[in-house]
Amino acid sequence: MSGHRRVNRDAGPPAATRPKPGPPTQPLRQIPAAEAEAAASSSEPGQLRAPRRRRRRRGRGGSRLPERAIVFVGPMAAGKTSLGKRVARELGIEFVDTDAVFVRKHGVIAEFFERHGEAEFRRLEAEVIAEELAVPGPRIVALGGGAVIAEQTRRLLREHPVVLLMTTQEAVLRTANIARRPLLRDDPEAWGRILEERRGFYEEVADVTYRTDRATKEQLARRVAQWARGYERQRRRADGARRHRDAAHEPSEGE
Ligand SMILES: Nc1ncnc2c1ncn2[C@@H]1O[C@H](COP(=O)(O)OP(=O)(O)OP(=O)(O)O)[C@@H](O)[C@H]1O
Ligand SMILES: O=C(O)C1=C[C@@H](O)[C@@H](O)[C@H](O)C1
Ligand SMILES: [Mg+2]
Repeated sequence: MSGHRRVNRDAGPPAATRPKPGPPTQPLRQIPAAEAEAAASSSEPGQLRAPRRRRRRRGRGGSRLPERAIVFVGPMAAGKTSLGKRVARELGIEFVDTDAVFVRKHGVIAEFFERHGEAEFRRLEAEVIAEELAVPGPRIVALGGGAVIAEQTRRLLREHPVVLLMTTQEAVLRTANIARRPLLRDDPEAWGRILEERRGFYEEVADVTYRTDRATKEQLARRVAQWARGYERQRRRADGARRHRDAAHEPSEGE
């Protein structure tokens, strides 16, 4: 939901209006350094008051989670599933992987590709995603790497906070299980080409981008969880500012 494109954590959560406008206005930036992490979790005796103050602010609803899915998108093997699970655990909410839902409903993806082809896979994948995004309440939903190809899915994502995970081909070839990924099995180097074909779609739907090759899963999980906690507050602020701007520009009587 929101009218923001890719945003860096350091810059704070994005402004929010809907629908999300076209291309991104900010370059992909690196996730912030680990020191902030350490500072945020510091629990030295003299600092006991700060967490208490923070809890009270949360109690007033300052960090309510969105009442809809927070969606992870990104290229193959960027870490959507593994990081999505961790963030869900961190936030104490449900995690759903639409690839896994697809497998439960239609069988193993690699075999499905061979038997029915990619077009049929995309059709059913979009169907599975639409069903999952329609479920209300805060959840983390990780999509398959190519899900953003479907226009229907991109349209639905306008109504959701969307986290884009990015990485490099080198990192993927080092860490990912290529055999499980039909589009990479015979040609692992295809990763970069496929990313370039889809880059515009990822950027169109994303509210924030994290690099998964530059930080540990633990650091990233905390960062993304923190972003998710602040999302609603930022969105309300951005909406308020937009309404204020719009009112200021309304012609007064007689104009
Ligand atoms: N910082 C990191 N964050 C997330 N995953 C990482 C990180 N570093 C390495 N990995 C590894 O990257 C691999 C790919 O992760 P995962 O399967 O979650 O990707 P995916 O984006 O869900 O892929 P797909 O598009 O195929 O569903 C895993 O082996 C994971 O452990
Ligand atoms: O990037 C892709 O096109 C894919 C990624 C995986 O998550 C699966 O959805 C499937 O292997 C296709
Ligand atoms: Mg996955």
